[in-house]
Amino acid sequence: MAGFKAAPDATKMTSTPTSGKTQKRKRDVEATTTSTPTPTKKFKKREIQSVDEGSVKKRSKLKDRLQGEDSPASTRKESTVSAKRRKTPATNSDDREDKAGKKSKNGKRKSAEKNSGPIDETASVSSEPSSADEAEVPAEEKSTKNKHAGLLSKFERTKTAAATKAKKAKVEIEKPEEETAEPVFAKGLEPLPQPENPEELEALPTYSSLPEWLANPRRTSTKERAKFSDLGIKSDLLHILEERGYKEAFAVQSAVIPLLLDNNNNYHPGDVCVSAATGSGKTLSYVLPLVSSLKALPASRLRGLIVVPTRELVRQARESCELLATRSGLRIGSAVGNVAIKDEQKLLMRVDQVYNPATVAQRQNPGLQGGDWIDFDLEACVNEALGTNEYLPGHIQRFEPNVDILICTPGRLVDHIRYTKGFTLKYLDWLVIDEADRLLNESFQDWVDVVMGSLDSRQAPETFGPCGKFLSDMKLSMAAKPPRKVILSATMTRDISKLNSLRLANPKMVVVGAENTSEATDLSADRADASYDLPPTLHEYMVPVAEGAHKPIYLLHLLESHIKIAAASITTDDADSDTSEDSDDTSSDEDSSDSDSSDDSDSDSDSDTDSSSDSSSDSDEEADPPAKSDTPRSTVLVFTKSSESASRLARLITLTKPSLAKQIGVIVKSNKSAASRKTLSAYRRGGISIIIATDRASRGLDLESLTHVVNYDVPHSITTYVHRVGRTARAGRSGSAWTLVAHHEGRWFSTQIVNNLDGQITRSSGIDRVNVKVDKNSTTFKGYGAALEKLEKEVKMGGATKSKSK
Ligand SMILES: Nc1ncnc2c1ncn2[C@@H]1O[C@H](COP(=O)(O)OP(=O)(O)OP(=O)(O)O)[C@@H](O)[C@H]1O
Repeated sequence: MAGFKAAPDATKMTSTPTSGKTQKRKRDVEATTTSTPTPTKKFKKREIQSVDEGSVKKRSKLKDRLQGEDSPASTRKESTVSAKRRKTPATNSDDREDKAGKKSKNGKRKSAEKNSGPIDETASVSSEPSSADEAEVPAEEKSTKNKHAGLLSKFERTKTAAATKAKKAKVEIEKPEEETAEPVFAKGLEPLPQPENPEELEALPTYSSLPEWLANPRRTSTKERAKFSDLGIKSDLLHILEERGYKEAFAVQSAVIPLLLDNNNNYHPGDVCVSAATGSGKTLSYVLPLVSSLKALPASRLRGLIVVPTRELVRQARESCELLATRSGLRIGSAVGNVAIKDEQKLLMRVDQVYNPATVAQRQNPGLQGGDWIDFDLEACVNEALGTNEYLPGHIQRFEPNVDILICTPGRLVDHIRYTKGFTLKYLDWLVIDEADRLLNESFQDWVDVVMGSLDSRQAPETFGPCGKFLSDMKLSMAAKPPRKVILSATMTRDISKLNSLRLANPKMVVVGAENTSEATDLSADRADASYDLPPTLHEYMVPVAEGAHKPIYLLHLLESHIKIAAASITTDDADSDTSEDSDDTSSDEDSSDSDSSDDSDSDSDSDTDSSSDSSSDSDEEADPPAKSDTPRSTVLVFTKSSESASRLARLITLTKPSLAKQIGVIVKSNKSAASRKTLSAYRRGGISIIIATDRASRGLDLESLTHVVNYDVPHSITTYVHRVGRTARAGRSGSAWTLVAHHEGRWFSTQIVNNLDGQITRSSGIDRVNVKVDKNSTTFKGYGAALEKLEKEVKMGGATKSKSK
């Protein structure tokens, strides 16, 4: 049979008379020859299959032998094997696997044996048929060899298993997470279709949270005019007004003066708040009634107090008061921060001798008790001991303000209330707060609280003299009439909390505005800031600046081409030398201002004539006064954002256009008021026509016949813009306001000022756009470049000099 011949080994194997173990190993060897050396399930299956085939053949052989063909020994052996084999197909798959496992183990052992020696698989197969040789190897040696090979193969297996495991783990780690994370789909959670948002209607409040007097002010048109004589003004004052050239009362004066002149002694006629445009004549509207209502007394008493934010305004208000009080005998005083308080006390206060034997007797009592220390005056004590006091017997010293009207800044007012002996507001009839929004917005040493506290002290029984004390002892209280308060601004606040801090009594609000803007200026809208009127004679222009660095050139172009500033007719060479002199002058002015300031304090009343030291230097500036012509001279006030920018710009213009050098003055925030005073007086005399200033000059400053305002730097708020441009177009005169707008300033300027989105500005016409082209080949441009270099050197030199002097 060919089939049997093809597999002779198997038959040989089964017929070899060896032990069971040897037989098993031989079977394994056979298996390894027919399959891959690695024991796998497939291999096991195949092995089982081949074994089964063998057993079927053997079973048929056994059948044949049972029929008497084979020997009994071989039959017995075959039966043993077949018994084992017979079991195999009957077992379940697990058993089959177990068996296969065992077989594969043996197979592995065999393969390990092969690996341990240089015997390849084919060699082992070829050696198989010589089962006789194998039988010759001692059984013990063989089992030891197998044991070692098994151990080695086990070790090898463990090693490969560990390596595979590590490799698997690595692959698992490297696997991206998204492979495991299944995507989540929102099913049934789609957003529900929504209805379109309803159109938002701006609901107008049906009521106002403002009090009635603020919600419904008294309105007056700017066109309203009245005769001063019809307003109940005394003849002597009418005469002064006429002399001054004031023919008729402006709108604000026509509305406010009658209200304030109603000053009945029996009741409080009510406080007045005034909102009117810049340059509309608000100063006169309160100074006239104030001066008119006060009568000169043998001994002055402080009855009128005017509070303004800056020294320049103190001087201005004082001038107005002095003008109207010329023949009244009223004493006017001022208090500003640049003078030593001691000097000011000497000017403002007087010492009266009052007969008061009780106090004298008390003072002669040597022991000081409790509260006596509070009133203890060391100077008086020393004078008394030295006998230098020139008191009448039984008299004491009493300090009293020696002015009827005091104009002051809030900070210095607080100083006097706190530190000046005898300074009192107990006789106050008028309290005027000009530029009120600014004064209420800033603390100024809590001036409102201090002033209100001082006014409260008026209710003390001592205020009413011996009668007051007597009535107080009888538990009968007396109340002093509160002073009449007048609150004014061109940008009046409607912030009720701020206005309440002034404790207004029965107040009225007077608003002066254009006729057709009553809706725009609707004060019933609950806004802290109302609409602000610009003067109707004001023309506004906007000049876009392509490159911020070239702003000075734009300004020069404006000055020359549009504003038409008359330059002094000096040659360039002269101008150069003049420029340096001028700068020296400026510094010397600044230096000398400290000494000037003491002069100021001595001569507060003659603030215009006090600058005798200035006049010598001014006389140089007046060497080239502008030639008189029929057309009014052009004058300009340029606003910058800081003192430093103002000084630098002034120098830059001087260097670039030396012909303008003598036309320029500077007003900056500084303790040295002499410099700005000098600038203002030079302007008034016609010596200069360009003033470069910070916002210090934006409020209240009344520069006579100023024709132009230039916002070199865009203002930081709407109110600042209103006050700045309001320095021109005053008292019905025409004026122009120019704003240089660089790229980064454009957005705010166009929304808030040009388009007036908040509706806070009320103007009679729009803002015109003026395009200026900078010619880079022009002499001005080249001169500007050279001026910048020169300025840089000057700054470096200045720094070096400063560090040297340190
Ligand atoms: N009745 C009048 N006739 C002519 N000129 C007047 C009259 N009243 C005031 N003036 C002049 O108008 C100018 C502006 O007045 P004033 O300074 O009082 O304005 P203002 O309303 O206080 O301005 P601001 O809000 O800027 O302080 C002054 O030069 C003043 O002399």
